[in-house]
Amino acid sequence: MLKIGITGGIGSGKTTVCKFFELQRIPVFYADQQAKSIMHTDGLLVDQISREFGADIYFSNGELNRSKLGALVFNDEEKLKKLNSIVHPAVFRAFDNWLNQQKNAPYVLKEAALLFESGSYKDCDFNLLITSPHNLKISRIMQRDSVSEGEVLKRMNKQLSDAEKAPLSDFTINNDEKQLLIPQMLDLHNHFINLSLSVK
Ligand SMILES: CC(C)(COP(=O)(O)OP(=O)(O)OC[C@H]1O[C@@H](n2cnc3c(N)ncnc32)[C@H](O)[C@@H]1O)[C@@H](O)C(=O)NCCC(=O)NCCS
Ligand SMILES: Nc1ncnc2c1ncn2[C@@H]1O[C@H](COP(=O)(O)OP(=O)(O)OP(=O)(O)O)[C@@H](O)[C@H]1O
Repeated sequence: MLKIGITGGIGSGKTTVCKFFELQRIPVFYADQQAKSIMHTDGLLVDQISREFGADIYFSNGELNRSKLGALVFNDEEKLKKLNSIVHPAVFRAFDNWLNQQKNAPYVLKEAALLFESGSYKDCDFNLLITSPHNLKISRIMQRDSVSEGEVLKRMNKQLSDAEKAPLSDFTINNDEKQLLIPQMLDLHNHFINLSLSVK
C-alpha cells in the first residue's frame, strides 16, 4: 500500500486539504487527532503523562487539561521533548494498526503536523507539503481556536520552517487562498493513483 505523508505548519490547511482527498475515498490517518484521542483513552499513555506532568493534568472526568499541558510544554523545551517522546511512539503504533485495516484503497494519507520533526516521513513513500503565507496561518488559527497571536507563534516556533521542510518534500500544495486548491489536489490525486498502479 502506497503511503503518502502530508504535512505543513500550524494553520497551513493540512486538514482542509485532506477532506478533499477523503471525498475521493482516500483513507486519511489524522495523527494529531489520534494523539488527542489516545492521550485520554490509552491507559499506558495516561499513566506516563500523569507521572511526568502530575495527576492533576487530567480532570476528574478523565479528560486531559489541554490548556494546562499546552502552557507547560510550549514554554519549556525539555517538557515538550518529554511529551513528544511519550506520545509519538504511541501514535506510530496506532498508525500501523490503522494501516492494517486499509485493504482496498489505492493509497493512504498520513496527516501529521510533525511529520518531519518526528521522523515519521521516513516511513512514507512520498511526502506532500502544504504551504501558506506566514500571516495567513496565524490569522486562521487565531480565528479557529480563539487564541492570541503569541499562542500561535509559540507552537509555530516549535515546528520546522517551510524552508526546512521543502527539501524533504516530494510535492507541494500552495494554500494561499489565491491559487485554487481543488485542481492542485486533483492533479496530485491522479498522480498518486498512477504511482500506486506502477508499484502494484
Ligand atoms: C500540548 C497539547 C495538549 C496542547 O493542546 P492544544 O489543544 O493547545 O493544541 P492542539 O493539539 O490542538 O494542536 C494545535 C496545533 O499545534 C501544533 N502542535 C501540537 N503539538 C505540537 C508539538 N508537540 N510540537 C509542535 N507543534 C505542535 C500542531 O500544528 C497542532 O495542529 C497538544 O498540542 C499535544 O498533546 N501535543 C503533543 C502531541 C503531539 O505532538 N501532537 C502532534 C503530532 S502527533
Ligand atoms: N483555502 C482556504 N480557504 C479558507 N479557509 C481555509 C483555507 N484553508 C484552511 N482554511 C481554514 O483555516 C483554518 C486552519 O486550517 P486547518 O485546520 O486545515 O489547518 P491545519 O494545517 O490542519 O492546522 P493545525 O496544524 O493546527 O492542525 C481552518 O479553520 C480552515 O477552515
